[in-house]
Amino acid sequence: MENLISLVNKIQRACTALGDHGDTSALPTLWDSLPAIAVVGGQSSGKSSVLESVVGKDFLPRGSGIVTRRPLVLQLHKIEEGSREYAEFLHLPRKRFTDFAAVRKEIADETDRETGRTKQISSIPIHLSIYSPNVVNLTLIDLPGLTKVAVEGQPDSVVQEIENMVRSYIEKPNCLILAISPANQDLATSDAIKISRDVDPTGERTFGVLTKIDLMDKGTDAVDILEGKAYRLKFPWIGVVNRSQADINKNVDMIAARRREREYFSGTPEYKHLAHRMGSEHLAKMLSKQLENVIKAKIPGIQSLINKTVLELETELNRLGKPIAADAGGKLYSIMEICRLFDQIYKEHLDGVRSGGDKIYNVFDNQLPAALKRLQFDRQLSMENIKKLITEADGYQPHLIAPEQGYRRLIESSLITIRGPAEAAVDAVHALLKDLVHKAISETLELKQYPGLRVEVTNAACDSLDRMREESKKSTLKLVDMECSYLTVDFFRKLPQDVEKGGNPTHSLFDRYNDAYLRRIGSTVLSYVNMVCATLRHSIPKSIVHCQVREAKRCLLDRFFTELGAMEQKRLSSLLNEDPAVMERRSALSKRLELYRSAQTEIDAVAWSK
Ligand SMILES: Nc1nc2c(ncn2[C@@H]2O[C@H](COP(=O)(O)OP(=O)(O)OP(=O)(O)O)[C@@H](O)[C@H]2O)c(=O)[nH]1
Repeated sequence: MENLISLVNKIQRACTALGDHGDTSALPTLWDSLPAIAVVGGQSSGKSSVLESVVGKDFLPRGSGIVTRRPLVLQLHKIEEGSREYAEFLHLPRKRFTDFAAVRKEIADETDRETGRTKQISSIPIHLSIYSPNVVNLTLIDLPGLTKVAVEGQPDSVVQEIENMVRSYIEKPNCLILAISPANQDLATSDAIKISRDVDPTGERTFGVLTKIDLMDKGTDAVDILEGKAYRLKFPWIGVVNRSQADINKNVDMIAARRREREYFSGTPEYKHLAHRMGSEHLAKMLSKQLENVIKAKIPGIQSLINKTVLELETELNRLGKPIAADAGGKLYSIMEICRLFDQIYKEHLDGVRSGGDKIYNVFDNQLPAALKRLQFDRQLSMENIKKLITEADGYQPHLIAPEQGYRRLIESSLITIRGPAEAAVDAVHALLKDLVHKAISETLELKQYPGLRVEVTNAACDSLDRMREESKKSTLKLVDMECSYLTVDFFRKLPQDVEKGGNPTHSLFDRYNDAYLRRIGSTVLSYVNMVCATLRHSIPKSIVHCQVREAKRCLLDRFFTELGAMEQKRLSSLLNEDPAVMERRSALSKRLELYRSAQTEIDAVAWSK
């Protein structure tokens, strides 16, 4: 089970390396869910002394005022008896410290590096690992001492800032609280007990440590507290006797101090019966055991949190899209690939896989026939107009048998009006094709990532559609013009019979412009024009589909691809310019995902070997 603590240690180190120390970075945090032990207490309550006793080493900075200004995550690793003890900082990965005075100096220097020498505080932890045969596997977080007044050079707000920082650590349900109170002060005023009660009212995760028992006034003792008769906590209080200031000045070593502590409890009549559960060695063992228990209990929760977060991170990363290749070839490939995706979506709209293509059929089936119907041929073929056109066409020589030229003019002048609906159909389909471009652009998720490319692809597709519209207009109007150029002979060959039925074409010249004659001409022209309309109703859509819809499907971005091939690397890069915020978020998310994935593997391995 020892590997449980090292597992959490490992993940904690990875968290800090990747900037996850549970602050508000808008990214999911693993740090907060990892069980740890935080040391809290008022200034000079003996926190540093307790930590050093637990470690069995002298390594923490000393001085007046607020010495601990950044959290110190202290990971203790037990190594084989006889091995040389050493320390390592996470921020100095390849440096082994065997001189603990140098460790003390590095803690002070690293604190200053982050906070400046202004005595400010920072919540970014320093990670220190100590490898020693004299420790138990344990992770402790040393926090700045709670204080009531700021020292010189510090703003008054520092008092509150320290409290907030301490609180932010100990309020997490996975944090065990090591509450340090000096025995020579009234426990009712203990800062450690006060703040622990706030965040852990039932005392489920609070461990009370009583320091300075040796400094209590003569005639007083801490037996009631240590026996759990006064200030009772869920876990029994542990008394410790650390080195006094005089011991520190005399450089009394920690191992000797531990021995003296043992002797103190076993040799003092009041505490003799409690000696087996007093002292810093007992404290270290008890904490290690408690930490293991908590980790064991929390592992399933951590596992499910990790699995859930991995999924969330993956989803968001997918949404943000892939990062861009650095070289020109890679960039070109990425652009082509994105364009291909867009093109595919666009085709799906036209082919009915996605919605919108059906509106084109609506133009052919409803809009065009309705527009053709609305053409006012009867106005074109009013008696007056017929008479006028026929007379004009006859010129100085009135027609002898049938008004051939007159017919032609009447038919032409009617057919020419079909150009309007034909052109309108071309424009209507063009507008729909353009709408579908915008739709497909917004549905191509990959384009969201690159606003520059999005604009270029939209413009290129719309330019192509504009060109296709011009071609389509030419061809479609040509169809109408063709109908004007050559009239269907068969239709007119039938006419004499019709005429025979209705009257004699060899009217006297005098009768040629009478109403019945003109009406008959009008109705012949109308039925011819209607016949042509029916033909064009079918051929106009064919021309439009051929010139616009089919072409849009076939080569919407062809010209853009040719231009891409000739583009310089700089311009290609600018097309792939991403929103910097997106780039930053992607890189932060990938790092966090990496952390979660490795934590997932590590935890799974330990959980399986349980
Ligand atoms: N005699 C005796 N002195 C102690 C004991 N514990 C701490 N001291 C002394 O009390 C003083 C303060 O102890 P520290 O361990 O520095 O206390 P701290 O809470 O870390 O203080 P800050 O970091 O300044 O908040 C030092 O001079 C210690 O030698 C103890 O159990 N007995």
